[in-house]
Amino acid sequence: MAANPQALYSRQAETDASTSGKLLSAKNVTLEYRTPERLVRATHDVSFDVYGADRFVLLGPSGCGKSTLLKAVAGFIEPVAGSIEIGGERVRGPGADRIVVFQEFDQLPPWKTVVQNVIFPLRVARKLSRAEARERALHYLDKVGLAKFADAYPHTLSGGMKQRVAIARALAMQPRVLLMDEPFAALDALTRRRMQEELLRLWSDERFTLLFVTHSIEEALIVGNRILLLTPHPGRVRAELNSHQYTQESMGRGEFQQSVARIHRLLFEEEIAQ
Ligand SMILES: Nc1ncnc2c1ncn2[C@@H]1O[C@H](COP(=O)(O)OP(=O)(O)OP(=O)(O)O)[C@@H](O)[C@H]1O
Repeated sequence: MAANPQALYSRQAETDASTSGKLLSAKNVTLEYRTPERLVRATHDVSFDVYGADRFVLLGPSGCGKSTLLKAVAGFIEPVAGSIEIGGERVRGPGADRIVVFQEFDQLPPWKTVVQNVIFPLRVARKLSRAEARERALHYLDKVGLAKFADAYPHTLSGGMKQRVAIARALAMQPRVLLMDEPFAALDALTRRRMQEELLRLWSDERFTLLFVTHSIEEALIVGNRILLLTPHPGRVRAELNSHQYTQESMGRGEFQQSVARIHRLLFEEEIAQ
């Protein structure tokens, strides 16, 4: 049975001055894949609410359906039961109001320069004129520290730099929700930490709403202000908790380590004991 979130931490997010009204709502969402051989249930009866400017993390072991949930929010997969709503409107397919940053470094077309990569979706969405799109692209490239690399091609960039371009490209679209699927998982440990810091700095500047998938407990505690814990396959809600109090500096501290241990127990040990 899912632990009572209230019992873990007070539900600070609703009263946190940095968050606003409910933006995204998943209601009793069940997601399945139908392959020629079998039916795979990825998540079962999952519900959660994301508020404006939340950094909401989906955390759970490999195969618990985190990426599938993110894909459903992005509109690539339709729930077999339940519904997902953005601003009270049911999600019925992909839209420019939800942009995904993936883990893979090859998400940037290699034949376009960095700035062209950021401009391209803005032009496709017919959001801005050519000049406005360029101006906005350069603004967000500056935000991620890549202004000097605007005319470089992706193959000349490091993995971390490519992820920064992907983040700039997503933010330039000014989506209602930024979706990130293990965006730093393929980076080395030091770069990963730096990227987590940079993401939090960007969030302080821009206050976007983030839905972030990870299977790293530490990353969830640092990046998120709220965390939804999912059980192993198929993913059900195990607990929901607040983590707004943690930053990179918290990592070595006792309270942080206790939270890591508690989440680990919730994810694995208590599940086995049932
Ligand atoms: N295209 C697919 N066809 C069939 N089954 C799939 C497909 N994609 C995912 N699955 C299955 O759905 C379940 C959930 O997968 P999903 O990738 O969402 O998990 P996850 O929690 O994101 O895992 P990871 O952290 O390893 O990426 C798994 O059992 C997986 O094997």
